[in-house]
Amino acid sequence: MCLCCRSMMPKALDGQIVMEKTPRYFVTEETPARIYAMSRDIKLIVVVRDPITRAISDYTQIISKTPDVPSFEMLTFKNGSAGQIDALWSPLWIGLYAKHLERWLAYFPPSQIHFVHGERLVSDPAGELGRVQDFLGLQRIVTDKHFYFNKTKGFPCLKKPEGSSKPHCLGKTKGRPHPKIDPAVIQKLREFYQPHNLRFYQMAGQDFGWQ
Ligand SMILES: Nc1ncnc2c1ncn2[C@@H]1O[C@H](COP(=O)(O)OS(=O)(=O)O)[C@@H](OP(=O)(O)O)[C@H]1O
Repeated sequence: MCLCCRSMMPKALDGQIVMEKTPRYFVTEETPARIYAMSRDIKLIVVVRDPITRAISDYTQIISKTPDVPSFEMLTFKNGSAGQIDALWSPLWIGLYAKHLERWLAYFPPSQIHFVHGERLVSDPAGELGRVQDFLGLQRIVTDKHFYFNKTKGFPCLKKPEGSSKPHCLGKTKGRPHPKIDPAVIQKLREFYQPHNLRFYQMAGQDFGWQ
């Protein structure tokens, strides 16, 4: 979706809200200015999860397309060994949420940005969606009764999506098993992200609990 082209958005009736979603928006340098030029009172929703799980999730996606890439452990470090963390490796760089949020806060007040807690979205989808509906000024229509926990998938699914009588889970590429990562590397990443996470909690006014 081209942000410069508001005309590409679907038309809305009174009382309807148009939404658009692209994961790269949050981390793309020029996006805040472009969105601001399109609408300065837009409401922004960002789903965030522990940056380490997020990076492993990203890596899972990479290996599903290019199985020959080096290991997560190799790519985490600049020279491929346990030295300096390669913060410019995209899966790690995207998780520097405070850095990205800083650019958004130069354009939008915190009241216009809502963070969805990625881990809670899985453990309590109705609670998280309740907060999203409040943020959007909507009645709380989506509640607990819309979800069930699908044991096979290991994730919540919709009991009855709109216009269908059958339950619906997200597709096969959402909620894939992650490769096992060396705990020592995870620990290095914990230390690496800790100050960034704390800064992010301060900026977002919310402790996400990724210790
Ligand atoms: N209900 C439900 N079902 C399946 N998956 C769920 C759900 N809620 C959250 N998640 C988590 O969403 C992760 C995939 O989202 P993406 O990051 O790929 O989304 S996006 O398309 O890039 O916006 C996906 O990451 P992976 O586990 O790495 O596949 C899930 O952990």
